[in-house]
Amino acid sequence: MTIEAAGLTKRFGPRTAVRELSITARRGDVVGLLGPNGSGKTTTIRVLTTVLPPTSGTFAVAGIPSDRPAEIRRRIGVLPESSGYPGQQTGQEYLQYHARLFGRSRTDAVRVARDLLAQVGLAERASSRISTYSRGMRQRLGIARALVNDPAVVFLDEPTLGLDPAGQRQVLDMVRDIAHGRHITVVLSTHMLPEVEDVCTEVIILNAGSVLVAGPMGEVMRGVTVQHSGQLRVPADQVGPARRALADVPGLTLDTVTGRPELIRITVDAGRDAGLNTALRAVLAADVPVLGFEVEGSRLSTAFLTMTAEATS
Ligand SMILES: Nc1ncnc2c1ncn2[C@@H]1O[C@H](COP(=O)(O)OP(=O)(O)OP(=O)(O)O)[C@@H](O)[C@H]1O
Repeated sequence: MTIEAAGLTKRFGPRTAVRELSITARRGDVVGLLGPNGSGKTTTIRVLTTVLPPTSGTFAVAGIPSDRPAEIRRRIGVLPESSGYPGQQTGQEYLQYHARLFGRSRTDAVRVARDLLAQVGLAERASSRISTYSRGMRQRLGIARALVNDPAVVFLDEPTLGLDPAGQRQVLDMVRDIAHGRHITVVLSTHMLPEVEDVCTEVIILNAGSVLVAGPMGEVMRGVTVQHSGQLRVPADQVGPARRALADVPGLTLDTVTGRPELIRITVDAGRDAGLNTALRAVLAADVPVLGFEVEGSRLSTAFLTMTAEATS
């Protein structure tokens, strides 16, 4: 076990930011800490990285109990939510400096910095000033910095925030490589769900400080009622026939999309076996030409929205 936490609670005065959180993780796991703004993700990371003491509960990271925080810090890497970078330094200098802070020799620090820059895809920009790096490159540099001490557990607070889709993909692919290649645990917080669905092996969904659901990604997905929806585009004069065909399929709810008369929004009612494929087949069987069909959201984001909405209603 690289993380073991039981009943972690953190209060700020009258406000409970995290309530009775329990986590276990092993090497190679990518733990997704998911939740909307203010749900307690950053607070959880701050507690587990020994920056904030918990109000109650116990935890151990890298096998070290929480009453030895200095030792825990030596065995973890952290990418904080918003970290600043010295723009005038190069990527190589920056990582060398941090490797030296962790006690590496000068030669060792040069090698570690060079290897890490290659791992995060920045080898070609090693000698460029950080001020010339894009946001995505800075995030990757920050992840490299979190690895300089060869940690057992890495905590990444919102690593994909503010990145374009390509940048998000690069960071998430890297996260997977790091967890598997280095055989370490990665804890990743985010409120942007679809892209972590295939990266995380474990998931903890937080809402207003409480754990809504936690466990292996597959189990969490199986345990939630998933509602599918999609948008069908047909020629404007075929909307009527398409709707009539869909009306014959049980368990579907049909809606219009404001300002787009050629679109039909189809929602498969929760708990129904008939999926969007059945809906699409019914339209095709009625000889209605399908110009487009877009599935909305991902399974996890739909499940997440359903659960957080239920919890707050
Ligand atoms: N130092 C603090 N003092 C008082 N309240 C705090 C403090 N830090 C966090 N909180 C409160 O605790 C709750 C959880 O905050 P936290 O930053 O952990 O959420 P989050 O899920 O990381 O949100 P975001 O996605 O916006 O970063 C919020 O209500 C926040 O206002």
